[in-house]
Amino acid sequence: MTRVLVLNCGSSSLKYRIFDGDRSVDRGLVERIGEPGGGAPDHSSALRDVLAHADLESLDVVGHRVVHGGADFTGPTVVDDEVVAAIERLVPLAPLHNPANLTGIAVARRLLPGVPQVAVFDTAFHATLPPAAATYAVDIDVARRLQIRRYGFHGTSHAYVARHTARLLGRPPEGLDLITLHLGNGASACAVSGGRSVATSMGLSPLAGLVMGTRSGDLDPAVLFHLHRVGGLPVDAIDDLLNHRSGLLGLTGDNDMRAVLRRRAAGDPAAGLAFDVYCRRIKEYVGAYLAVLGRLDAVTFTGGVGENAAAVRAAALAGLEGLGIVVDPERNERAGSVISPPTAPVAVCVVPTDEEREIAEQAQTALSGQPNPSGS
Ligand SMILES: Nc1ncnc2c1ncn2[C@@H]1O[C@H](COP(=O)(O)OP(=O)(O)O)[C@@H](O)[C@H]1O
Ligand SMILES: CC(=O)OP(=O)(O)O
Ligand SMILES: [Mg+2]
Repeated sequence: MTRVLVLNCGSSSLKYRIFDGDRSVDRGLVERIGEPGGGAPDHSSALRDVLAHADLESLDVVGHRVVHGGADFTGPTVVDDEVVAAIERLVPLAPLHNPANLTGIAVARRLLPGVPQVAVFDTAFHATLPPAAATYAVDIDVARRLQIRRYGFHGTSHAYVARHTARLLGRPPEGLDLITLHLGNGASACAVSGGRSVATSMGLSPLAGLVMGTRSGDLDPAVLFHLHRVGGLPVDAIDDLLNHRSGLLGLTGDNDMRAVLRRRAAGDPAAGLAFDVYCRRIKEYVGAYLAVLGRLDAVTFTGGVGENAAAVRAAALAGLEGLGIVVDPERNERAGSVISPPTAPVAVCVVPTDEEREIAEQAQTALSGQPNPSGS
């Protein structure tokens, strides 16, 4: 049986899981890394702490979530020095995420020298985006030189929930057109046709698209010039504002959807507006992706918000009955796996994501065919 350690080093958190075959046998989480009163001062020490408590005997492979794989990494990849160097070269494209992922790889390689390491990229699932979806309408030479294009993220999650939605519908993925909505701290939408990503809301970086916990999502790019020229903000301050102090946090002071929902229920106007902005953005993407797909079998919600916030699911899809998209209020509150009425043309689903399980599976896939140094 294969024993897999999965490390998901987020920008401010660290999650690990250990799988024995397809059984999840251990897990841990360190949150608010680097924040005052947080779980650890930095990713290295968080990782050393969790790994000191985990049972790391007889591991066959370590799977790492790597957020940005650029254009070159289109599938899970066994890590060697060259792969590490390539991930390092991609840091400018994902300054909040790739450095943490690299720390995870470096610490794991040091602590577990005999165990093969596999990088599983958030971007890989979106390698199938057609050029018309991946290309920004900017000077083509500048874009080529600076690798400016839409990459898309959360691919591991979109792939996982798309496959599980197909299972739920009892149909092969090949014939299905789906919209998957990953609503966590980061949030993104994806149009999946025949199991392949054909449109997604994040872009060059995980800042674009939906409203998130602390990220703005889509903006008129001229807002950045305005912040600089009129607001006097240097570029790093703008980066920090849009990535860390915008989204739900910027609109309400709370980045946690649970707090926003509580305050909205208590009549707080800022929370009410933030909720409306958040849900409307989702609806705009659902409409756009329905148009891109031309037909639709299911809309699937996942992530902490998507799996738990019935009010968000209801509001994001409200008024779309004419498009065949209906949320049954009772099923939505019960949060079963299908929350549309049985007769509705489009199934609306709730599928808990499991990025770590997907990473474990992909890490094993990448290893098969590779020499196995542990000999097991
Ligand atoms: N019961 C709930 N109701 C509404 N939102 C929730 C609930 N549980 C978690 N969330 C929200 O989910 C978000 C975190 O999502 P999650 O997928 O766990 O994050 P991450 O992207 O870090 O993996 C937070 O905004 C949190 O408020
Ligand atoms: C890519 C991304 O946004 O990841 P997360 O949601 O973990 O921040
Ligand atoms: Mg997430």
